[in-house]
Amino acid sequence: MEANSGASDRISRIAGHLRPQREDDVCLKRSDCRAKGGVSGFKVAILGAAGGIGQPLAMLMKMNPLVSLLHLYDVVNTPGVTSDISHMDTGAVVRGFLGQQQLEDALIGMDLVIIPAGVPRKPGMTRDDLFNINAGIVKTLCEAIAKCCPKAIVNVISNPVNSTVPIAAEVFKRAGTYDPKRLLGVTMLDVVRANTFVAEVLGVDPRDVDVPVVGGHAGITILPLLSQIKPPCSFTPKEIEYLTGRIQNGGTEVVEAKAGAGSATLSMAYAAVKFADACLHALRGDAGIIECAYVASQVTELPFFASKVRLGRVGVEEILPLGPLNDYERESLEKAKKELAASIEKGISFIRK
Ligand SMILES: NC(=O)C1=CN([C@@H]2O[C@H](COP(=O)(O)OP(=O)(O)OC[C@H]3O[C@@H](n4cnc5c(N)ncnc54)[C@H](O)[C@@H]3O)[C@@H](O)[C@H]2O)C=CC1
Ligand SMILES: O=C([O-])CC(=O)C(=O)O
Repeated sequence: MEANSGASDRISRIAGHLRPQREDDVCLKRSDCRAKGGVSGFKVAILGAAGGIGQPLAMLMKMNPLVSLLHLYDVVNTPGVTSDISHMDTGAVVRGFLGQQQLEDALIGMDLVIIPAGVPRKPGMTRDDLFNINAGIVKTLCEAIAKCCPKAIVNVISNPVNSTVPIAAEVFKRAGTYDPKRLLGVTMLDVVRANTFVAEVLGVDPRDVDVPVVGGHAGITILPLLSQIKPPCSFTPKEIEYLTGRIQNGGTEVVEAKAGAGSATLSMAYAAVKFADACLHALRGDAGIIECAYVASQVTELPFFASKVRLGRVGVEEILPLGPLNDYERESLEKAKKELAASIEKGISFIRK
């Protein structure tokens, strides 16, 4: 009898916590709930979690055994996404945060912050056409990161990545919290596409292919180093032209196929999780984790550049040299650097103006 009334008390207490008083109360009430989950691990926030990338990214991060607490932040729809994802019987506890007034709560204590917030392209647009809207969004989010979790690793997905990463760096510099090791632009989708398209041409499993992609994340700044592919293999000039073009235009291929309904979301969520998982394994202390990312760099004369980096407990531990390039790659690199320099400058002057 006593045991039964105890059980019914517990149930009514949990039901009370879960029942929203008002629509925007749901997330805060849940944080008071007695059940915290039993898994130790990393605390991860996704900013822009209700979007096309954010939702599948949130689902995949909820499945990641290294994550103990998953914070989902957006300016719309987080209660629904949070409720839905929180029913998955995986270890991570999920909490939702809605609107600017809950941004700081979403960020306090986070180890890793992933940013897919912002508008996507429509056919006919370049990534740079997103600058006017997304620059301000990334600025606001990074100001809150500097205040609430200055030691977090930050993965920037919002486009144009070539400019949004320099924007984030400038915001952190202003706040006095900048650590270049902890700020990484996500270019993993370029690597994922390169592996897939190369594997198609070679007739092999894409999981057995590793193509380094360097430079940046827009058009000709995306530079696949096909001469350094693993396992080593050579291509005809025609194959190189086809593969380079397809990798550089992979994003546009999806934008056009979606015909106004946005850009890559599912493959991007996959790529973002692959990259975030590498960051978490490195944070845990696993050795030998090397991925391509767009970071503060001295590999070229540009202040930011994507190349292979070794990840560790503090983020980027080493930036690997570009390695030997062939004539075609050297020429492409010079063209990429010109465009990249302008995009970096545009990001920096957005904050310094
Ligand atoms: N780095 C990469 O390889 C890739 C980057 N992207 C970029 O990712 C971004 C997001 O793309 P999608 O998810 O498809 O767009 P989406 O429009 O479906 O989702 C964006 C989400 O951001 C939210 N948002 C807007 N302002 C916000 C703010 N101030 N704070 C928090 N959240 C905010 C929106 O409410 C929305 O839920 C775009 O800029 C896109 O170009 C997309 C694919 C690949
Ligand atoms: O193309 C876009 O606008 C989205 C993106 O960055 C990609 O798919 O690589």
